Amino acid sequence: MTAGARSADNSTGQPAREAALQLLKAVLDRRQPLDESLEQGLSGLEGPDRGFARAIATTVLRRLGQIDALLAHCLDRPLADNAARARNALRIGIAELMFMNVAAYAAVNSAVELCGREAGQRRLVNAVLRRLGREGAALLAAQDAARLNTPEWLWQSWSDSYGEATARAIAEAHLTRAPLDLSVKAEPGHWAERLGATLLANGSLRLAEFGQVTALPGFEEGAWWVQDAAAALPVTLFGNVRDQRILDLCAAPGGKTALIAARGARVTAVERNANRIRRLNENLARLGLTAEIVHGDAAAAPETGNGDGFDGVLLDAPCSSTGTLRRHPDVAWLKRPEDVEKLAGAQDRLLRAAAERVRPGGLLVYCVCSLQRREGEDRVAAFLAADPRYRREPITAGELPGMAETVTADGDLRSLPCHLGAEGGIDGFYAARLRRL
Ligand SMILES: C[S@@+](CC[C@H](N)C(=O)[O-])C[C@H]1O[C@@H](n2cnc3c(N)ncnc32)[C@H](O)[C@@H]1O
Repeated sequence: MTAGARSADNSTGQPAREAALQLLKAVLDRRQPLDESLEQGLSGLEGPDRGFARAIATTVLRRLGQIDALLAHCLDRPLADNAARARNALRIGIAELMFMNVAAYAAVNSAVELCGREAGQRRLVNAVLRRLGREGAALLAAQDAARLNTPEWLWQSWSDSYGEATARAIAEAHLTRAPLDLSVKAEPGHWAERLGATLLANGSLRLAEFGQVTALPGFEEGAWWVQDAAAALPVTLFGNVRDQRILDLCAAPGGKTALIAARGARVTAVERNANRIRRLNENLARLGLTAEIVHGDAAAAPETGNGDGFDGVLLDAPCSSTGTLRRHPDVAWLKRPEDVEKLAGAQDRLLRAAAERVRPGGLLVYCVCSLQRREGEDRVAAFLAADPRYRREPITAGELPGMAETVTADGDLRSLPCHLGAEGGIDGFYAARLRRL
């Protein structure tokens, strides 16, 4: 049974619904990322209720545009500003009723309880949800889900960058929960079999259905780590890194550090955020992998011992993360166009600094988990125009077996959530490989 189905046949799970309401408040009212709100938001809940609370919050955020359109359809006038609790209770009720297979009586009654004691608001929540119980299916069928669940500025920027049909395919991919992808230290075939996973062409393992990740075989012994298949690709662009010195900038929580270390390189990993360094250390310790870890600004990264530069530098720059909406639907509602502009400035600064740490003849790989060209193609074009020491080293389709659709005409990597559709999609990533002359 999935976490979302737990309370489908009864009206228990009210603590989980209260927790989901608080999570929505944190994301939509206080603009906190969902991941950062989960630890506090789910504390005090038992295992299945934790899953149910998370499933409700994620479903509301994934379908927010559709849910708010259904709500608007049922209201004569917009809800008052002081009806924030009722609004979120309604969103949760609609999510359960329309998208989570929760029995209608349970979805309606629990939302009425959730909205508070004010009689008028209880009547309103009851009336809206009962009406949607009758008319919701037809209203839903007439909705443009991909468009409604995508903020307008994102829709426009993806249409401008990739064309409208691809923008729609991207938005459609966001409607479905992403599978679980794992990177393995070694023996991918063996672990695919042990886990009942699909082995993707790039060596990542994929599980469509999964429970608690830490309970899966191989977690305790550090055989694998969670990493979207697309996130594993930038490291591949260095080719064989055995015994090379690789500088990994903006490294935590360490998915790429682990991959570089597992492939036999000597890694120096730089990260600015102390809490995230802790996670990086924990992850490497579990995996039995080593790296030199430096706490500090990537723009002031250390040099190699004799100052001759690293064989390779990876810059996984901080970005808007709009390539990860399948896994983090809150990002769609948290990020704004001005964030992208601000991030572009930081990306330029970090790229210039990273370029100083590459030895002549070495490689610089720049990547972001963003669908925005402003953070990807445009940053690399500006860098190459300004630094004559570097040339793009085009990626060939043969280097990324089974993923040729992610290679652009310029020889960059540009994965989209609609790529590898038959296998369950991949995150949106951009990466460019640059050679220092
Ligand atoms: C996209 S995440 C990195 C993901 C990581 N490379 C992985 O594969 O697991 C970006 C990271 O950059 C860090 N960061 C942001 N600005 C930084 C800076 N100026 N110097 C060092 N780290 C920075 C953030 O704290 C965050 O952990």
